[in-house]
Amino acid sequence: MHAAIELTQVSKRFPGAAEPAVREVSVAIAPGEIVALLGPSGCGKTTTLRLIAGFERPDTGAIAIAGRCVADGNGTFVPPERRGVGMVFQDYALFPHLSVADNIAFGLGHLSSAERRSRVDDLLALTGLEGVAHRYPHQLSGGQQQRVAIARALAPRPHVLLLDEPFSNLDTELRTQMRAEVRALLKATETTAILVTHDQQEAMTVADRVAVMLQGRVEQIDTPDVVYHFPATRAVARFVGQGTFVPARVAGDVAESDLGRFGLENPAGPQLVELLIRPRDVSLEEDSEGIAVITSRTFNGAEYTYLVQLPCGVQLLSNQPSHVDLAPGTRVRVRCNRSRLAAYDADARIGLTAPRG
Ligand SMILES: Nc1ncnc2c1ncn2[C@@H]1O[C@H](COP(=O)(O)OP(=O)(O)OP(=O)(O)O)[C@@H](O)[C@H]1O
Repeated sequence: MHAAIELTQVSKRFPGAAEPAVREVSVAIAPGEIVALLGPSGCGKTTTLRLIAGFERPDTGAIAIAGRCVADGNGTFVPPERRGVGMVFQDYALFPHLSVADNIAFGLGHLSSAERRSRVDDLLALTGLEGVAHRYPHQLSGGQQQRVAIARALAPRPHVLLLDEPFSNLDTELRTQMRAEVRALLKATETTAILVTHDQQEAMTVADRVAVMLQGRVEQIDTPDVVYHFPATRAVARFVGQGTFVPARVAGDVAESDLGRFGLENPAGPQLVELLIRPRDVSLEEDSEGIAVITSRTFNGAEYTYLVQLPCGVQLLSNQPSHVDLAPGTRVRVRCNRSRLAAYDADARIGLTAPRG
């Protein structure tokens, strides 16, 4: 089966810019899959989305949608309206003078009026908007406006749906609810979708796979849990989530650190590696013989965030449930979830084998 969307070595540099906005991006997205493009401001997420939509042309590389080449560096270019792509923008871009039903019907001019009415009814039902079909956008809540934008984009049955920061105009509570709702809707309609966001939690809760973009490149594309626990590079590890890098000295095929001894898959590697550990994967236990000392404690409402001084000089970040109440100055034993440790040489992740005592 064809990928629903396939980018092959796509690059784009804007005229006059010193650096390309998008560099050699290759990604294949399966039919029905939701992928988030996650990265800091300016990393090239929106440009990638605009290249897929047909608002920008790639300098080199190729883009295929549903198996058809829509753009390449040799002059092939299918305009946006003929790509079978639906867009949902940050501000929803609803037509203020059209009712909800007419907004949804907007892209259905090619259908008979009976077919159009039936399709609009289906989408009103799917998005739970039946009760507000005759209202105008200014008479809707933020969540309802977003549903109209999605219903309108889905109405012509696009091959793919592109969503650019679609939750950023909603308040925190509604945003959490709409993320779950939009994911359920995309899954129920088996829609292939790409979501652009700079918000890690959003990427991880909505998408099947997360593509982390940094400086125009896709540094890693994988499931949310792999991206979180096993970032492919240090740069991804720094961008995604909180965590601590703990140095480990390599002796033969073993790396020794304040978190314990670990076997190395490739013992011919560097002399010094670093272990990445996430705050939830550390547990602390009061122990007068422990090697670490609590330096600070902050209560965030659900749990404590501790900073713990290790002998190697590193301050380890640790999140603990609120019943683990340790005062600064307490000597502790540190245990980590060894199956969730990632190790890095100068930049890339290296393999660990079984723990060594
Ligand atoms: N039309 C344009 N002309 C020139 N440079 C542009 C244009 N659009 C984007 N850029 C530049 O390309 C780079 C990538 O921008 P892009 O908008 O794709 O990033 P982004 O990751 O979506 O960021 P944000 O989250 O801030 O929207 C930036 O350096 C930006 O300034």
